[in-house]
Amino acid sequence: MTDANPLEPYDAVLLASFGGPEKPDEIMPFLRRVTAGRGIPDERLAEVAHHYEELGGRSPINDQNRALIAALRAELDRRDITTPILWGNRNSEPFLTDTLRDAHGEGMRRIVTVTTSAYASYSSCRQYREDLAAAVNTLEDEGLTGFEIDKIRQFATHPSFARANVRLVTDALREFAGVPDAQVQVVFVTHSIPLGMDDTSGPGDGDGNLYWQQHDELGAAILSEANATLSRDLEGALVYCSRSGPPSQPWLEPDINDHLEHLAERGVTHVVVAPIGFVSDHMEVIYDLDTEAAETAERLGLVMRRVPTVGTDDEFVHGLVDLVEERAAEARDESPECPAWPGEAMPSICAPGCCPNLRAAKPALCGRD
Ligand SMILES: CC1=C(CCC(=O)O)c2cc3nc(cc4[nH]c(cc5[nH]c(cc1n2)c(C)c5CCC(=O)O)c(CCC(=O)O)c4C)C(CCC(=O)O)=C3C
Ligand SMILES: [Fe+2]
Repeated sequence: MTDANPLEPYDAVLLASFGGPEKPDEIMPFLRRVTAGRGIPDERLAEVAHHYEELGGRSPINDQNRALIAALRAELDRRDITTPILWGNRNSEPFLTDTLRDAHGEGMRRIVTVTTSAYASYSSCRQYREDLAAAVNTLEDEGLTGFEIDKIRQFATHPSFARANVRLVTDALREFAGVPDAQVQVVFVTHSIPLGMDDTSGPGDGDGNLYWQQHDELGAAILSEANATLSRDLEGALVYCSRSGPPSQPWLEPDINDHLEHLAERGVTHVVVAPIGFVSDHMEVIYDLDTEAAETAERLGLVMRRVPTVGTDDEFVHGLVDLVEERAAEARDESPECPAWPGEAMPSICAPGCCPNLRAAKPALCGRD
């Protein structure tokens, strides 16, 4: 007899993502959903709406997720795994609730979730868990009960994500082979978050700042591997993009544009910008980096190369499927190896109070609270 379901006990894999508008008239409803109750000033909303308008009202993120699903499907097929892949977003169609309603109709109950978000923090982890809980609650109210939803561990410290980023950054640096070390800088970029959110990121019993720490460790690991491969002695720094929120609220700094100014003053002429905080070239990347930061670099006379995000890179996709298999083994009470580099493996079941919601306590799945 062949093993009918190597992902036992799961009936389906769910790709859960942020979502984005696909037409101009979806922009404002999307932005209102994202910022509901988050205290984002109207001027900032108008500005972000304008970024989407400039790019035709269509965010690339949904198409990127369609491509990721196709790549995950191909890798599952290669491993003779026939388990279906579902897709649901937090902030745009297809919404998580609708996807799970359909799944229930198909008889699916046990689901393993892959989010398109790698790191610890409320925005990148617990908020997904809360939205899954809200979807399941809505469906319970409709009489659709019996879901058991799990999630793979956050993959910022999974070797495949790290290795894929090492390779992409190393390849970009080859283009600056003839430029003296002191004139080249690697700029690792991620989404800024409020300092309070970073301070409380990670397991409740830890020191916090795990969002910052995971990025900092990955950037350092990438730099040392790239330097070793290329026999160079290049420097780099972790900086931020996409700051939002009221000016009175402190967020992680420096902003990439300020950092580029500082580098130009120091005599740097070539920068490699590596958006390690993101998994696809969505709006934060194509607007905040390829449009805004690229303009800043040009004004300063800096030559800038933007490194691709992992996207549908084979090594990254294989790693996600490894993580799904790892989670299934855990669910079967086996003790799979949980490889981690750099740093430690995150638990696939979050600790109570991990990456707390600082505004309101809400139910969240995939954790012990
Ligand atoms: C950590 C993090 C990630 C990475 C993890 C993950 O991927 O989840 C991320 C991803 C994304 N963020 C996105 C879009 C937006 N984020 C906003 C606002 C905010 N993001 C925050 C954090 C993060 N965001 C925070 C703390 C806020 C302030 C409001 C709040 O406290 O929640 C706003 C409101 C307007 C603004 O102020 O910018 C928009 C439109 C898109 C879609 C892009 C596309 O359409 O291609 C993606 C992938
Ligand atoms: Fe965001």
